[in-house]
Amino acid sequence: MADVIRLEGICKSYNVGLPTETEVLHGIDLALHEGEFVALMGPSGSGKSTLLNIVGLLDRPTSGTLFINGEDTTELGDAAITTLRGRAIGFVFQYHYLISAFTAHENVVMPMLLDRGHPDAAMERRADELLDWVGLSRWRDHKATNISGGQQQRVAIARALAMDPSLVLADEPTGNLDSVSADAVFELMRRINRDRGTSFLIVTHNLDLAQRCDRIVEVVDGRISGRVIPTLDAR
Ligand SMILES: Nc1ncnc2c1ncn2[C@@H]1O[C@H](COP(=O)(O)OP(=O)(O)OP(=O)(O)O)[C@@H](O)[C@H]1O
Repeated sequence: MADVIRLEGICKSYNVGLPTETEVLHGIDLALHEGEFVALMGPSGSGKSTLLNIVGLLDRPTSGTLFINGEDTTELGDAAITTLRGRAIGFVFQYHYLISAFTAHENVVMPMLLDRGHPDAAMERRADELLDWVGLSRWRDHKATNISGGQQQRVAIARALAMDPSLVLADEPTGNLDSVSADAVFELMRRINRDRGTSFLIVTHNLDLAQRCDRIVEVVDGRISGRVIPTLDAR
């Protein structure tokens, strides 16, 4: 099975004003296969968000190689990185980052509009399909501020799917939600994964949810721990 992402020896250092740089990721090797649904766990400060930002092409590694859908990203310039990020990767964060003055529908249209530069009927239809998919057709024309936290996160998921990415990266997507909404958002991501084959890499502190993923990867002190944490839902 092809890899949607492959990391080889990824290191990341930050310059925090000390005489030497501080390394927070120390040679990460990791592959995610097409269609996998993987949880990324680990203590606070272990490097999970840093790793997710690198995989999502929001930040560059200090050294090492990142392949996205088999393409080596090391030598890509900023414009190519931006295009690849927009087309191959969807993002869901703990906070939904919807544009509050826009409706649910307009928020889902936005990534397609940014990619193509002008509106068209196809993107309007696709946004409607995606809102239907996440069960929010009724809320299509509601402003993003006028729907519940769980619904906002479902709009954010629909928006993440707008460009039909092969991979969705989610950084504590259920962290702000009550347990019922968290469960619904998690199950929605699971259904998208099963029905559309979209791969997911999900940072979570919630072991119950992580155990419903295909696999749990643990980061400790900037390294993959290698510890096998059993899942309930392994296929
Ligand atoms: N921009 C930055 N500049 C300097 N240090 C940073 C920067 N971003 C992260 N770090 C440091 O890198 C380390 C890893 O941070 P990171 O946010 O990746 O951890 P995390 O595992 O996601 O933590 P949490 O679970 O609390 O979100 C921490 O020591 C953090 O202080």
